[in-house]
Amino acid sequence: MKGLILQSLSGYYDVLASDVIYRTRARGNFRKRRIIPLVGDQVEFKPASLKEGYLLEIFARKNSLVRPPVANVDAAIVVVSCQQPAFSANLLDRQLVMLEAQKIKPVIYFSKQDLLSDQELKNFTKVFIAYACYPVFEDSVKLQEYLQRQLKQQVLVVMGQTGAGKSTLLNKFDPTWNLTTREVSKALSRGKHTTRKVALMAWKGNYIADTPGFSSFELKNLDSQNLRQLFPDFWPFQSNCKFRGCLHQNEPACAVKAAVAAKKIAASRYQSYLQFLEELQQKKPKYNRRKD
Ligand SMILES: Nc1nc2c(ncn2[C@@H]2O[C@H](COP(=O)(O)OP(=O)(O)OP(=O)(O)O)[C@@H](O)[C@H]2O)c(=O)[nH]1
Ligand SMILES: [Zn+2]
Repeated sequence: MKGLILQSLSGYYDVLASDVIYRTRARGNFRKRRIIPLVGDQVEFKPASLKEGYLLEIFARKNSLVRPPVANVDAAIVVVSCQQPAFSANLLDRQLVMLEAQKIKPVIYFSKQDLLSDQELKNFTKVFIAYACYPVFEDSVKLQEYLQRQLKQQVLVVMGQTGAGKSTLLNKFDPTWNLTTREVSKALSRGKHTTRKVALMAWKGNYIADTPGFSSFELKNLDSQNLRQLFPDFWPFQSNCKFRGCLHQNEPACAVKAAVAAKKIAASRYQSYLQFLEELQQKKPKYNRRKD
């Protein structure tokens, strides 16, 4: 049978096939091939009526995340708190770049606007405008309406900093999920995220995974030459740069820098770009051993 891995828990994989969930285990040959089945994997399996069945094959993945370990992710709700923890453009941009690199559609949700004073909220309009190339929501009902309209049979993850409000948001999606929320101070002071089992929850024709939060985010496996392709707000401009391979760094006649100066690209986005670029340029190149 063919199905979708919905849950992974201590070596067991729960596979959904035609509305029935089958418990399975991975066969030894996966371990030999160093393939670890992931939630979100499309699989072929042999069901068993009394005992658990066996996974036979894992079909090619479109992408896979490490945190959370989920494969074939179509879209991500990036939960960003306006306060507590304080908004960090850098951290948001890191998440967006990583999602772009994996071809996962980001949807941004700004939480905790109720904690902002009128003046602070006014200042935040700049932030919202900076991300106009993405779907941005501050209202959880509108977010749900958008997701229902746009997505069918898709795998979604909810990601964001520790204490950003991921579980609180998901409980609005479906109160019966009853996900535990914690005060931010407690969550942050422990310095670690709570581990939960990895599971996709069915939601209005789609599947959603809650993700443990993080406090820092490293850019991995990215090529400095390709970074500019991961900023969709640069796309309308960068074909006009004088130099074909312009990295928008020190090159003359750079259309992206001009767009930043003309406030068509947010300065904070360009700053993130430059910082990530330098970070990637400073990473030591990896040498692969020749096989001959
Ligand atoms: N005022 C206000 N508080 C919120 C909002 N969303 C979440 N919170 C609070 O923020 C705290 C953290 O929320 P959680 O939903 O547990 O955050 P999380 O992102 O799931 O956190 P981790 O699981 O640790 O990654 C809780 O005390 C929530 O009640 C909001 O929109 N406004
Ligand atoms: Zn340029």
